[in-house]
Amino acid sequence: MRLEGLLSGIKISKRVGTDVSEIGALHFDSRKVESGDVFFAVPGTRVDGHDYIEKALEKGASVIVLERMPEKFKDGVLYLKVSSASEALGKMASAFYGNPSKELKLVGVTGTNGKTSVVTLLYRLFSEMGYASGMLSTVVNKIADREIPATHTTGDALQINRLLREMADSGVTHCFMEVSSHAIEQDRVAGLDFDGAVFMNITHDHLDYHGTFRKYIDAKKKLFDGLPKSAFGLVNSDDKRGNFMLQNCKGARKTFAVKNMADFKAKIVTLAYEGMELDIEGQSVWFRLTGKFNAYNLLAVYAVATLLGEEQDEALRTLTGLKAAPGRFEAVPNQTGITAIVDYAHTPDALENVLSTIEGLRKGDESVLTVVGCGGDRDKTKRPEMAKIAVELSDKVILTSDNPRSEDPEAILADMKAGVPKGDARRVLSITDRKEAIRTAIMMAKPGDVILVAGKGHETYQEVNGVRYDFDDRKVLGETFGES
Ligand SMILES: CC(=O)N[C@H]1[C@@H](OP(=O)(O)OP(=O)(O)OC[C@H]2O[C@@H](n3ccc(=O)[nH]c3=O)[C@H](O)[C@@H]2O)O[C@H](CO)[C@@H](O)[C@@H]1O[C@H](C)C(=O)N[C@@H](C)C(=O)N[C@H](CCC(=O)O)C(=O)O
Ligand SMILES: Nc1ncnc2c1ncn2[C@@H]1O[C@H](COP(=O)(O)OP(=O)(O)OP(=O)(O)O)[C@@H](O)[C@H]1O
Ligand SMILES: N[C@H](CCC[C@H](N)C(=O)O)C(=O)O
Ligand SMILES: [Mg+2]
Repeated sequence: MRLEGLLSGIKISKRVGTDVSEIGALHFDSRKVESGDVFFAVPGTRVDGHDYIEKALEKGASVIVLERMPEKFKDGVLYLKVSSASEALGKMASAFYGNPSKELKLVGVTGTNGKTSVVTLLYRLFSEMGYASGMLSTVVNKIADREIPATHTTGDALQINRLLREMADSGVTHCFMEVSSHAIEQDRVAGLDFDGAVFMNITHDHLDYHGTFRKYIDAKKKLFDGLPKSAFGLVNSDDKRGNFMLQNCKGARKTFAVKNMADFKAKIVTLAYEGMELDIEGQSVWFRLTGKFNAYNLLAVYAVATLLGEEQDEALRTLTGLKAAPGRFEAVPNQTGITAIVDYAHTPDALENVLSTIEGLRKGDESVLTVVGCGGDRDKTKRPEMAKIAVELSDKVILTSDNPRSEDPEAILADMKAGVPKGDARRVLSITDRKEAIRTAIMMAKPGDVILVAGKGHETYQEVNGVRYDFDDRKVLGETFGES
């Protein structure tokens, strides 16, 4: 591959060393470099890629893209100084793979909650409508019917572009991708040519990474600031920050809402566990998803289909047949008369939404039992908030482990317990072992009651000290029901 072809649009402030015309691959991890490759020195959260330039050179890198020039230069190597190595990586990764995002319709979805739900619905909708579609999501990546395991909500720039290239080459015409705030901040999406971007909401999460809520909001806004004129920016105008996201958007500015004025409007007519009836632009339609949060998700999907030029009636008709993404308000069938729901709520807002939905579906004196934990090595400040919400909106709560990662599970539980109001402590149990916690909830429940197991949704593992053990809330519930 010719190096010069990858440099258009990259502002190089200093160029030192030997000119290189041909390069091998691009890498931001020195351990993967081979002879003739380009190494990007990216400052990270744990270490600084500049400290690995020597290692990359030992492995044969012939071009180094960096933010600070070294004191010594190696012969035969080209050093390119840029203001942001991660941004250069994003753009050069796109160019390296022949700008695949220009060859298909690409829509990015951001927001604290609802990204997986929306991209999964979009992928399924467009597939059902006859398009070869692709999806990049937390749960799985899809190239038409082929599944590729997902490691992140949004992969790194090289991974994204490699997958988009495979999509374009295999005839995929539409791709729907989740865009996490980490990905925007780290420029993983810097070189992509979006046809549209969607903002769902922004609530408390990831303050460990962004530092302040303001910085978290600004990170999300960058996605809309970078849209080209030909794209659309679609935002939830019921969210306080919805319109702010569009402030500097050069594309078509579009809104959706349940409460406020918007270009796309929906109203909830009836709610049930099995689904809900929505009034969308004067048409009453029954969907297989439930809860107000899903009204936003369905409306966003309908709006995207419309903005991409699809026939509205056909889109609505097809949407009515679709199911939710795995682990999102997923009922676990059983013979006991207990309603068991697994949901990926891992933020205070998501937990509140799911529990309010259950509250709204309550018929009489049935109890709501919530089993919930919080992940280790993630935002600690959401822990007491999540416990408080669980206690406020449930009759009984069992606090348990999620993915402790490198943290002591007891310490995570202690952080959660700090949010339980004193007078409510007797309604709260603490059982560190998640399996035991789920079993206890089933033992405590009587027919008619509702058990919500929150936090892990589709996950099929529990991560403890770097090891992922098999664990699936849905399986544990199903097996325990089978024993009783
Ligand atoms: C906090 C975070 O986002 N970290 C991501 C980041 O790594 P980092 O900044 O910690 O990297 P680092 O370890 O400090 O290293 C800095 C640089 O030195 C390089 N290096 C390092 C060691 C070495 O020997 N040689 C070398 O070249 C690294 O490759 C890197 O380029 O860049 C890496 C490469 O893209 C990511 O894999 C990594 O994701 C970690 C594993 C992670 O857990 N990320 C989570 C928090 C995340 O991204 N989550 C969001 C979803 C959030 C949501 O729910 O919305 C996601 O999109 O998945
Ligand atoms: N539009 C929404 N608004 C608020 N909460 C939602 C919405 N959609 C889903 N939720 C809740 O948030 C949880 C996570 O939803 P989803 O997986 O779609 O979000 P996500 O943004 O992809 O999350 P992640 O950041 O982990 O990728 C769901 O299980 C549900 O409890
Ligand atoms: N994408 C989310 C996943 C959280 C899922 C939850 N089960 C946990 O482990 O905290 C994050 O990186 O914060
Ligand atoms: Mg997701």
